[in-house]
Amino acid sequence: MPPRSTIKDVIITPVAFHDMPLLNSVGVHEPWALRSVIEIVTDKTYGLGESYGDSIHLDRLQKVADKLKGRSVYDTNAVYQLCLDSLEGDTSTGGDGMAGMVTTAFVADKVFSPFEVACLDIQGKLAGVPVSDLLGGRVRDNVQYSAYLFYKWAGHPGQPDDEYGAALDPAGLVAQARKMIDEYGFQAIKLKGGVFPPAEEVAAIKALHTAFPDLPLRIDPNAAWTVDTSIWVAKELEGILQYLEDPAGEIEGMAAVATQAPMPLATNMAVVAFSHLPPAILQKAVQVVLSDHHFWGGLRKSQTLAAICATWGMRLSMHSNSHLGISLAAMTHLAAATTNVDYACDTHWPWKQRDEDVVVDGALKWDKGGVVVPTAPGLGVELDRERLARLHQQYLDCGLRKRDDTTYMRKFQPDFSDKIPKW
Ligand SMILES: O=C([O-])[C@@H](O)[C@@H](O)[C@H](O)[C@@H](O)C(=O)[O-]
Ligand SMILES: [Mg+2]
Repeated sequence: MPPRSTIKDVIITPVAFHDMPLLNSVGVHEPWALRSVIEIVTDKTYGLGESYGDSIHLDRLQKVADKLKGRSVYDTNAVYQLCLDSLEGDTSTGGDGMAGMVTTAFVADKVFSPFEVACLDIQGKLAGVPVSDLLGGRVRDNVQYSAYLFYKWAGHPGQPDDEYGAALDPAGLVAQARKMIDEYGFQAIKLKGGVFPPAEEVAAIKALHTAFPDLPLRIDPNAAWTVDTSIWVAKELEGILQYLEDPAGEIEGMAAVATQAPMPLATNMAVVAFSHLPPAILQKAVQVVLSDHHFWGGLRKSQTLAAICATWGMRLSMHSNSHLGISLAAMTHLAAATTNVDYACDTHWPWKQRDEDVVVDGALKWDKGGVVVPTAPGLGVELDRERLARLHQQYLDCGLRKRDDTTYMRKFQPDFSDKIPKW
């Protein structure tokens, strides 16, 4: 094994960055979002990965990191096996930074993902090629993302209004969309729903359709609706929605909605691991899988997912929750090298402050609603160590150790229920 590809060290740094009070079916985002930055170090260079920052997940990452020294960055199969062995019997739930909305993804896949991304970053650097080349070569130069709208408060209670202000009705959401589209040029719109009664959210989508008649629209209530409500919404929004995301819960709920919905159903909740694919396919439950390399086991396994989707006539889009630039780079390389990414991918990117990233500015360029695929070796992003130190200090100071939208919401609305379905 060439020594330059041997792992000498693995550094996991938890970070916190400011987040806005974004509403969803289980509560509201806290003032801080947590992530972890994973650095794999070899003699010659280093590689980056990014993942969730909840303490359960950090412990799992560390467990594997301790055993990675001496392995080759080319032997990601061995790294995966290490994840399986180290986490055998780990049945604890959570740690995915998704406020309990995705609990059934496979633990080893979530832990392996940032290590695989960091290994690919190094492989690309050593070979002098971008990660998209390692994944088969880019089939597009610009990866499109959607404007990801949220109902939100004007600011966190007790703090000044943030740059986006309030969005609690159709007019507020149209203004939010306009601001985001003006800034990034997005050519598709997604609304996080499950916050207000369905008729209000239907009215919001119709208002967005009137304001942006040429842009494809989606709504995602994170399974806050019953099957009957989902079917009612689907019929109300016929001809308007590009796809309807996770209206009802579980494969069975989605399958029941799919029999009557006039548009494709998409999911990042009912199908979040390979074992969910056979029953979902058998029941014709979903037509679009929202892949996410953070819980589908990295970039290569996400491409396997893409191949399965293509085989079984399902389409592919991409899920996101709060993230930084390392993840945006990884998502962009993956989507660039995956032929059947059929829709603009999701990203939470606009919801973070511009000066709060751990990567050096300038490597990721937004253009016409997409990110220009980096062509520098590896992921094409470098660590900004001063910012990494600042965001780590924020992690130490903020006191949060897991994402908990519901408990934060109950500080302001003590009777808030996170029970789904709600309507
Ligand atoms: O950040 C949020 O509130 C989202 O609801 C996120 O947690 C979801 O994972 C995600 O965006 C989704 O599409 O379900
Ligand atoms: Mg979703």
